[in-house]
Amino acid sequence: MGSIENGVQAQKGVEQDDLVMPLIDFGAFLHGDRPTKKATADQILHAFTTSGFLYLQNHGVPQEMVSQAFSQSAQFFARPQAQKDTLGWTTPDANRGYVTWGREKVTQSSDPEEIARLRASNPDLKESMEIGREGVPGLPNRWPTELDEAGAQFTRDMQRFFLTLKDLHVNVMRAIATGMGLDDEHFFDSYTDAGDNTLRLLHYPPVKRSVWRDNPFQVRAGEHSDYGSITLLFQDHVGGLEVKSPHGTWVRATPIDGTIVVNAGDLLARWSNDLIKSTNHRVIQPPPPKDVEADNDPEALIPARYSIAYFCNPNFDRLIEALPGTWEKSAKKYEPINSGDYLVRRLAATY
Ligand SMILES: O=C(O)CCC(=O)C(=O)O
Ligand SMILES: [Fe+2]
Repeated sequence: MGSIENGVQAQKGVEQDDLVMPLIDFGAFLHGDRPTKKATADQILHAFTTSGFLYLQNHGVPQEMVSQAFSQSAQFFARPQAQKDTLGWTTPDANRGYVTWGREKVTQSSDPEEIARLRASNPDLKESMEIGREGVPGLPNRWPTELDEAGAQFTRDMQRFFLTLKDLHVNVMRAIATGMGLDDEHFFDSYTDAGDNTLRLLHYPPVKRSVWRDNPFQVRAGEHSDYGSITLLFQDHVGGLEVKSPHGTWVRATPIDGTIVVNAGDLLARWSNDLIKSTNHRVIQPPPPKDVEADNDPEALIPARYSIAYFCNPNFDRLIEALPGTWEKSAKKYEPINSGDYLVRRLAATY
């Protein structure tokens, strides 16, 4: 058992204010015998149906690949602004390309006036690069391949990373199927094989401490839930991700080395007739440094933060309606909906 600091136990994940984000050994699902697989899948489903968040270790994504993706991401964002702007994000249907400062305002609101007001008053302090499935007619990725050799390397590495994470999505959905007792572990395979997912590189630039002192509402990413089935999130050591507890308090999802934070999105909640929870989260400044004097210096910089989110979705051409076992004793809460339509509609509201 590890030591406890800020609610984090090295072996256990995070537990605070009745929000439990367990640390789960996914190797036990991937390689275990039948009872071990089932027990692990049950833990995963339990996390998804309570906090909606968990940490996954032994997930099978090689650490070198993750480190390389972070370094490629940092190099990409360090490019001249004009270069990044040539690769700009265009439309919600495409959802590919570079998203500049202040462009996206994630929020729970669907009222355009309110979103416009929020965007103007507390813009998210971030830039991002969105990468979608390759080979979709009319929706090319905005690769930096033509810029230089580093750009070409970026493209190759991100293509490989995308496909590795696609496999992990398939496997996590198999764990969910097993946890739910659906008669076939492969129940979701025909919903995950296309890989209609989005790989998002995120860069939160350094900011002066005074920015938060002068505006307590400032955020790196505003409170929101994710839209799709699940999100696989890699974070660096900086911290700042927070998840809302059942009591409405914010709990830090403190980075744990070698793990991926996995959370359920709105479409999976809907698909499961709300058995699975899509929980609000946000990114603010990291915890203050131990050195209090530095904390008092308004000119002191809060370090940059990098994270990588892989947003997984059911194949865009699939119809999503209440899963077997989630509605028979009550009722279906939602109309069937096409996966792609749902996601484009949600994206259109935030850009
Ligand atoms: O940067 C992070 O840690 C989280 C980002 C996030 O929640 C999102 O982009 O949906
Ligand atoms: Fe998110």
